[in-house]
Amino acid sequence: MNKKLEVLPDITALVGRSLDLILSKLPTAIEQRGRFTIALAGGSTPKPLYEAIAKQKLPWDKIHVFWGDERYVPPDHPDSNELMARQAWLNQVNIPAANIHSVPTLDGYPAVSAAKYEQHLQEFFHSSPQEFPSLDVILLGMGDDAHTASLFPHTPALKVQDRLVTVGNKDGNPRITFTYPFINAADSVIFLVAGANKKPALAEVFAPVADDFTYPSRLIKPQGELWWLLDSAAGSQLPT
Ligand SMILES: O=C1O[C@H](COP(=O)(O)O)[C@@H](O)[C@H](O)[C@H]1O
Repeated sequence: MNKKLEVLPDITALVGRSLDLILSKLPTAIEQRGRFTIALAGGSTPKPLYEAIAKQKLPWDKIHVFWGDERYVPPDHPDSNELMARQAWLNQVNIPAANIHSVPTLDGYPAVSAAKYEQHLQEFFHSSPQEFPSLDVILLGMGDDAHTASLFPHTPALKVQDRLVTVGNKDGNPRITFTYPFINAADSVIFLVAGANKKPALAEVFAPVADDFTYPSRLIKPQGELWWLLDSAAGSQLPT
């Protein structure tokens, strides 16, 4: 793992840096594999990044978009991570519908939806059931409880190591989430974290010793690059 921490002055600088990083990874992925695969985060922090990506001139037909986690609500629900990304980015550009890989949320059974998304990912990557394919980039946020994707502290999803996708649990509400071993198979994982309320959790996530099941973001140790991009409100106390 190649871990890098950058503390940017503010959210505008954080968005600019994350945009540059993502754009820098596109040409090689497209040259080598004919496509660029990215999984999106939900929450509030990445929205201005998605708006910035929408303003770029990119080979949209070669870009495939997934979600690292999704709330178990219909895609037009105000809480939907997909709705936010569509409004901020995907509806503004000429990306083929087939390149938008939505998380199923209408099956009535979260475990069924998680299994369907897993199967979709395996078919897309031509991977076998025990294999963890690599996305080019996985974007992650972090909550003030140190959760990432929908891997919440002390929940069963944190123990799942033999699947790509599982069911997360946010205060009793199901969510669909990538598992941490699947996230760790990515070529690049980019955390975007902003706001002073994230400081205590970040201190534990960066501590030499702490409990991974209390601070789930500690489980993210990708085989490729790990980028922590923080604004100064979140990261000013961390050594860079
Ligand atoms: O619940 C969620 O929150 C985290 C962090 O969100 P933020 O609003 O603090 O940026 C996010 O990464 C995750 O995808 C989302 O479902």
